[in-house]
Amino acid sequence: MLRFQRFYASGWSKTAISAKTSANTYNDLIVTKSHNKFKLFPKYKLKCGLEIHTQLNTDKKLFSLSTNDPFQSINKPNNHVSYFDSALPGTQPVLNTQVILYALKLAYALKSDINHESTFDRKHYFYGDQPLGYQITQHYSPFAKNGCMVLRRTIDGINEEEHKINIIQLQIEQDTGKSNYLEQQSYNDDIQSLSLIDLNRSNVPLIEMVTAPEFTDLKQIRSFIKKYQNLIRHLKISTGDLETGAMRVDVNISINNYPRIELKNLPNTSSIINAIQYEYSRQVNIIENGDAFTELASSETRGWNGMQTVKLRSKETIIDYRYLPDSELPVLRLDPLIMDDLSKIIPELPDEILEKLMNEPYNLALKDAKILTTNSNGHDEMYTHEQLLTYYLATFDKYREMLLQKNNKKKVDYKLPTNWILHDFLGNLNKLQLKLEDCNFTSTKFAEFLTLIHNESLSKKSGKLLLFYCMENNLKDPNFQKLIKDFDLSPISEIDEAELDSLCKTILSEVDDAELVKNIVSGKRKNGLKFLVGQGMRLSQGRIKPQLFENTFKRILNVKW
Ligand SMILES: Nc1ncnc2c1ncn2[C@@H]1O[C@H](COP(=O)(O)OP(=O)(O)OP(=O)(O)O)[C@@H](O)[C@H]1O
Ligand SMILES: [Mg+2]
Ligand SMILES: [Mg+2]
Repeated sequence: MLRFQRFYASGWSKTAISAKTSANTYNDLIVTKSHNKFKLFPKYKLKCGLEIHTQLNTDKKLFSLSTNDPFQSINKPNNHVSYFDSALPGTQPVLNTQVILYALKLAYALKSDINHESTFDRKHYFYGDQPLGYQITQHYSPFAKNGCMVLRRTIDGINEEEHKINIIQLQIEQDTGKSNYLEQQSYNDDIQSLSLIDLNRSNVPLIEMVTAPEFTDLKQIRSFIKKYQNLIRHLKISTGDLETGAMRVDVNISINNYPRIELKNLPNTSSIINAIQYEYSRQVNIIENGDAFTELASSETRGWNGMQTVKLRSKETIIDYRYLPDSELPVLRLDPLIMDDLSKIIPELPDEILEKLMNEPYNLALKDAKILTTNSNGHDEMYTHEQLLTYYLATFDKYREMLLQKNNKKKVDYKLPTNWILHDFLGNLNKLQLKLEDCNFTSTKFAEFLTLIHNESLSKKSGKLLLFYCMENNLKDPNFQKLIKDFDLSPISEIDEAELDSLCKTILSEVDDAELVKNIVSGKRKNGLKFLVGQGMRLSQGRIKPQLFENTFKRILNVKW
C-alpha cells in the first residue's frame, strides 16, 4: 500500500508509472486533467459492469403514503416522513402499485423477462439513516431478468457497428435516509461532531439495474449511461439527474481476469469517466510492478475523491447482510398477460423515434433527430422534447400537405421545417423566454409560413424578421400577407435594370478595391464576386435575389468566366 502512496500521493498531474515501465509505452497511461492522454492497452483488457440505482418519481413512497419528494424539501428535513419511514414499532409496509407500473415500463423497454412471482427480502446493516436496521430489496427473486440494451455506432457513437450489453436483473428496493455531518463548537470550546439525519429520502422507491460485465471501453460506458438516462426520462419514471442522486452509477472494473474493484459515490459523468481512467491506470500499474498477487488478490470497494480512487472497504471486511425474506410482504404475483396490456401504454421508444426521423420523409441528420428525442430533466426549459417533437411532426405534415394540395411544381424542400423549427424558432423561444405551450404560433401557421419561404414569397432574412415579430408579440393567427405589405418585406423581383446598375456601382465605389476587382475579372479570386453580392444582399436586406446581383456585377465589370 505504501508503494501506491508513492505513485499516487501527489495527484493526477504526477500519476506516473513505475520506473520499470519502458518509456513511451505505459507512460501514456499518465492521466492529467489538462491533456487527457488516456489510452487502453490491448495487453490489459478492460472489463466493466454497471449497477445503476434509479429513484422513481412516483407520487408516494415505496411502502408508505408519504409524499415522494426528496429534492424540493431539501431545506425542510424530515418533512415527508411517515411512521413506517421512521421505523416506529408496529408499522408495516404496504406496496405502492405505481412503483410496479414504473418497473414494468422499464423492464419492457429493456426487453427483460418479467418474473411473475418476485419476492422482497431484508438486507441487514446498521446505519443512522437506516432506522429499520435493514433495507427492503429483492435479493432472491428479483422483478425482472435477462434484458439488454443495444448500442450502435450510427446513433450512439461507439467504435463497433453494434455492441449488446446484457442486463442481468432489475430489482425494486428502498432508498435510505440522508446523513449530514457537521462540526460545531460546544459551550466549553470543544469541537463536536454531529450527524444529522434527514428521512425525507427514506423509503423512496429505487430500481437497481445490474448489467453483465460487458463494457470494454469508455465510449460504450458513456453512451450507455446517456442512453439509459434518456430512456428513464422518456418513460417518465425518473428525473434521471446524476447531480441530485436520482440516478447513481456504481462501476465495477477488472483487468485480465483479476477480481473486480467496485467504484462508488461517483456524482456525475465526468467523475465516472475520470475514476475509471484512474482505476484502470492504477491496476495496470500494479500488474506491471508484479504486485498484483497481493494487491489485486481480492475485490474491494473504492470511492472517488475528485483526484484518486480511495479504498473504502475490502473483501475481508465485507458486510454479511444476512438476507432474509421479508415476512410482512407477500409474494408479488403478476398476471401472466400483463405484458400484453403494457405494450398498449408504452410510448414509442427513443431509438424507434430516431430511426423514423432519420428516414423518409423526414431524413433528419442524427444531431437534429437527437434534439427531438433527447429528454432533458425539464427544469428551466422552454419546451419538453415530447412537445417539440409533436410540434415538429405536426408542422411537417401540414407543410407537406399544403404544398401537395397546391400542386407545387418546385421540389419540396423537407429540410425547411427542420432548419426553421430547430434553429430560428427554438432560438426565439429562448430569447423571448416564451414557453412552447404558451406560444400562439401554431404548427398550422408555421406550415403556412414555410410555404411562403418555399415559394420565395419571402426571403430568408425577411422570414426571420417576420417570425420574430409574430413570436415577440405572441400574435394569434397573424395575417402574413398584411404584415409583409405593412413592413415592406416582399422580395423585389422586378427591379429596374438601371436602378440595379446604380446600386452595384455604388457598392463598387464604396468597396473601392482595385486589386479585388482586377482579381475577380482575371478569375484569380472568383470568391471576390461573392463578397460583392453579399454587400448587395446586405443593402437590399435580402429582398433582391443574389443571382440578379451576380449577373449585374459580371456585366458591369465585363467578367468573362
Ligand atoms: N470480473 C468482473 N469485472 C468487472 N465487473 C464485474 C466482474 N464480475 C462482475 N462484475 C460486475 O459487478 C456487478 C455486480 O453487481 P451485483 O449487484 O450483482 O453485486 P454486488 O455489487 O456484490 O452487490 P451490491 O448491490 O450490494 O453492490 C455487475 O455489474 C457485474 O457486471
Ligand atoms: Mg455493487
Ligand atoms: Mg448491486
